[in-house]
Amino acid sequence: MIQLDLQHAHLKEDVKAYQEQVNQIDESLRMKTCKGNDFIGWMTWANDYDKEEFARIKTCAQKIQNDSDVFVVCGIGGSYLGARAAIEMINGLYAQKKPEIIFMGNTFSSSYIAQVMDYIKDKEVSVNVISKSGTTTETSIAFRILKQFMEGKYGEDAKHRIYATTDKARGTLKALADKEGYETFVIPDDIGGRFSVITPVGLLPIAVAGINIDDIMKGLHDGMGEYGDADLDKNPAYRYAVARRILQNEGYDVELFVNYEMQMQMIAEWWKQLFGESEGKDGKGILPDSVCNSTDLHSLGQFVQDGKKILFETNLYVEKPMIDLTFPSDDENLDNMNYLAGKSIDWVNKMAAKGTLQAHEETGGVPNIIITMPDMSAYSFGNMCMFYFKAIAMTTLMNDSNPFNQPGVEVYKKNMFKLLGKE
Ligand SMILES: O=P(O)(O)OC[C@H]1O[C@H](O)[C@H](O)[C@@H](O)[C@@H]1O
Repeated sequence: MIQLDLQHAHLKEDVKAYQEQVNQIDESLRMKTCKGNDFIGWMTWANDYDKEEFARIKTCAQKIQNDSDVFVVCGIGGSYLGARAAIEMINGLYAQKKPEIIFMGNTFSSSYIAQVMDYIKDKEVSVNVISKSGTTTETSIAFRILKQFMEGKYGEDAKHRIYATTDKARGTLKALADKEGYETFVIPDDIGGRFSVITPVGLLPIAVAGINIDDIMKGLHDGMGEYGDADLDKNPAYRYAVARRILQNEGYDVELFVNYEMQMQMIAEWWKQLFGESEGKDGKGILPDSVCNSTDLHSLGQFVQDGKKILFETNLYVEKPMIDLTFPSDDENLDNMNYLAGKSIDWVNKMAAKGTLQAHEETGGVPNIIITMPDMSAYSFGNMCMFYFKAIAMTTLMNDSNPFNQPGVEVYKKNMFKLLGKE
């Protein structure tokens, strides 16, 4: 279970003063009467998910592991970030597992697309094209190139190496997959893209990466209970949601997601979409930004400490590292580092976090929220999803916005389509 510490946030209002509002919003989520009420399938997904399809994900993952050097996952936004975030967090950044997972369909950069195509050309490849709408342009461009490559390489057999994850009935991708005879997986109608890592969108790539997806579902399921109470004393996700609103009332318009693990950087990217698209609308919302420390203490650290007071930090601490190392002793001690000999490097990391917290809080006057997760396991990933889902739903509804749409994203697309000459 995730722990929340608000002691370093120095809130000027009492979180409990919001209990009545939280009760009402919680009720509206449960009764499905809130704004965006047709997109709250994630709340009970850990019970409701299609067990037959879940078994099929595992079977396909095994086939892909056996017959592929590379698994290309083609998608963007919610159809990309969650899977990558989970795989990197759970497996680490240099997992020597087969197949290697590569992401495409997340850019118009021809340089990137060409590099991937060159890298995979002599390897055994399987492809997972993922799009809820089935019409996303980045994904469609990459997938046409991949499809032609796969057909050239495997002929008729290409269709046994292409997996499509999309809406159950609508969209160009669904029609194409049916026509070509691809194995397909369904993105449920009532779960939006940025909540979809817990559906086949995330689960197939995650399973192909050799991660136990039962553990993810168990963490998610336990999270339903752990973050399911309307009582603010019993629900850390709702306390976090309220604390954000209080901090914004105090004038903090930026939330900096802080972590100390390199393999969590994509979690920050996933969180940015989840929070930014959910809350940034109607002229309201907190801008989500992120740093990975101590790396970024040597860049953005200066601004956080001394710059304009526009931000608060939300630290995501991990109690237990994936692997710990002991710092070695050296007879000559030319680098004067022997004072750390025999110490755990994770302990050094934690002391850096502690010292930073003190510096930012006490000297810099920056409010700090602390979220602690036990480890970087599959179970903890599933559990963390429920924590953040509940938090963003509550905090956005407190702003009287719909947490589950993203109307603002369409504006650039319209302009782009006009420039591209799309009918
Ligand atoms: O899954 P897709 O329909 O291809 O959508 C991929 C992404 O693109 C859109 O523009 C939305 O802003 C995102 O919320 C979505 O996750």
